[in-house]
Amino acid sequence: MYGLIWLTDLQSKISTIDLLIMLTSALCHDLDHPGYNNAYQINAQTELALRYNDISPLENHHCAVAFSIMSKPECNILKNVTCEHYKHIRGGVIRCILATDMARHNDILSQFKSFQPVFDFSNKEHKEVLMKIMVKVSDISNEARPMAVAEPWLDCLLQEFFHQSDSEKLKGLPVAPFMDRDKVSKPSSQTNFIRFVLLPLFSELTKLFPCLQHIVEPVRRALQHYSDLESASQKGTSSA
Ligand SMILES: Nc1nc2c(ncn2[C@@H]2O[C@H](COP(=O)(O)O)[C@@H](O)[C@H]2O)c(=O)[nH]1
Ligand SMILES: [Zn+2]
Repeated sequence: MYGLIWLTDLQSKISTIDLLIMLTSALCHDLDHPGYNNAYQINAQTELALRYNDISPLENHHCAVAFSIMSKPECNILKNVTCEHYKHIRGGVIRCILATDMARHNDILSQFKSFQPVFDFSNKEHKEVLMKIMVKVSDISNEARPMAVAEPWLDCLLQEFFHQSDSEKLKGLPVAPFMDRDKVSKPSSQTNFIRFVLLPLFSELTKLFPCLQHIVEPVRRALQHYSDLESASQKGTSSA
């Protein structure tokens, strides 16, 4: 997020307090993540799903944990702000963290798209959606990093997916195909994610900020790399 703010020169376009909201949201957006997604929380009727009535249980939890940490005197980075600013920051952080629920991805991206090509930084609605988009980009752009940095994190993510789906199978809960070790591989997972989620998101963001084009390059290279691996494994299977 810090890098995105500098690359896009956002500090000249939106207020310092909105930058604080975005940085705090990016930092706190996955606090105390249990490693099982919202579908699992809801299907397994976990304590979090019960507490948040099945509405983005994880993101509500991450946000509640963030404000609970900030309520401790030794962690309260907001202790010197006015009541009015506190309300603004709290509202913004809640909006940005709740926006990281991937179930809302298409809605948020469509809203952002609808503001182009006349995006207006002084329009509150436009600015708030951009802030959500920036936090979302920070959340899911592991593949924008060099392969040597991105791949170990991807391995952790797949481990998390498979751990969840194994546990769902044991408990007789619904299993999402994209998490099922019998249905996905690392290359297929990444080609789908990059093609259908990451590139469409970057494509909209770079319309507003053409200066970000270069950070899409590693994403395209990763897509090529995983597509090649996927084709090679398909050829291997068909010739066997
Ligand atoms: N297959 C991939 N899925 C990814 C990748 N990066 C992110 N994601 C998906 O997004 C969510 C983000 O939510 P979070 O609460 O876990 O941060 C994550 O769970 C994945 O479903 C990726 O590189 N490949
Ligand atoms: Zn999350």
